[in-house]
Amino acid sequence: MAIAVRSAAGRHALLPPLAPGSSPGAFLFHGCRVLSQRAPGVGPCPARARAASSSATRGGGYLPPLFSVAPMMDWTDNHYRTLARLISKHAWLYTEMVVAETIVHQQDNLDRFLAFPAEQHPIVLQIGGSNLDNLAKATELANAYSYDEINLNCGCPSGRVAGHGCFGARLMFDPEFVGDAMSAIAANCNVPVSVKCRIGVDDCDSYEQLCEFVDKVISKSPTRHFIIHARKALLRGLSPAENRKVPPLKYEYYFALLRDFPDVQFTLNGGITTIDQVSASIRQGAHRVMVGRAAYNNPWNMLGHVDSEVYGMPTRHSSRRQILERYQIYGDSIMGQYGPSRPNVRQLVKIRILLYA
Ligand SMILES: Cc1cc2nc3c(=O)[nH]c(=O)nc-3n(C[C@H](O)[C@H](O)[C@H](O)COP(=O)(O)O)c2cc1C
Repeated sequence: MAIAVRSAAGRHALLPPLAPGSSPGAFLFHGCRVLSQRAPGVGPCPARARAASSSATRGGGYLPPLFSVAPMMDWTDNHYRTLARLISKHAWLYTEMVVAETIVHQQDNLDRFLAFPAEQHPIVLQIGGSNLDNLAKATELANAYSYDEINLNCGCPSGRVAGHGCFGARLMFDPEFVGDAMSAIAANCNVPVSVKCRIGVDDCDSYEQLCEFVDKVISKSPTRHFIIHARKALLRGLSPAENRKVPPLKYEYYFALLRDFPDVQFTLNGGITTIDQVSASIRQGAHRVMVGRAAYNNPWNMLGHVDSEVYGMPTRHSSRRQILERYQIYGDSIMGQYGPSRPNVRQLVKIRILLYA
């Protein structure tokens, strides 16, 4: 029997039945016991209890996407997003991170970094940076491109970003700054703003510290949406790729946040590899889900089911061949647009191969 779930858009999404023996209170996901709204084991956050009354009116009514494709450097570029949109009409697409300084210093060349075909809506721009003036200016410049949300990267552990660059995951050490940054970003755009972060960084990894981070950001800015990559980041000794598989996933932090910040929207990210796992996580209480690698490596099997399974919309009607034919029209139209080999055939074809992975 299928279960009807009311989505944020007010529609009913049909989800597969619960696995035998599972209950709505808890389920096994990648071997981790995922805790639902009551989140036993993660006690209520004291900082949150203090702030609860003051934040009760901050709702704002914005409902972020039920399903989104994660920002991924060198992967979720215009080409991939075009292909993704041909497969799913409703998934939200996040751009690769664009560094604020790049936007500010490339003011005469912004289309190369920020332009996208209108069909890619709903689309979110992810910005990276740690300089308030540049974040503000970059947002102001990006605002002209009509993204649907602006997101700040507080989760990237790469040495280039969190080390030399001093931003990405490192920003989680300084919630005060992130609050100011989000305030500056929000003041320079007319769309909702969000933060993508880890559940912690290095030894700063308790649930209380995560709550303090969220609490500080919402108290200093209009941010009401956090994407929670449910692993902590280790800034020393692990590569970015290892940082996506070595630290254990702790989904219980996500569910505890849902409990402790009812007026804030949280998206769950990390380790979801199939459409069934997307459905299961929503059925078990996740409000919103973001998928990265699986949406890139296997777009047909992941994105091809999102519209029906998550949004309750009619099943896709296009075949892979038809999607490729439409992608070819896009490829022909864009080839060489930014110079003799920008983009080139190799970059365009790389994405096509994914359809048959
Ligand atoms: C190649 C690659 C590049 C990534 N680049 C970014 C990025 O630019 N910004 C960001 O916030 N996360 C980035 N991530 C992390 C993803 O957004 C996501 O949080 C992570 O892959 C976990 O989700 P998954 O298990 O569904 O893949 C990247 C991940 C990969 C694999």
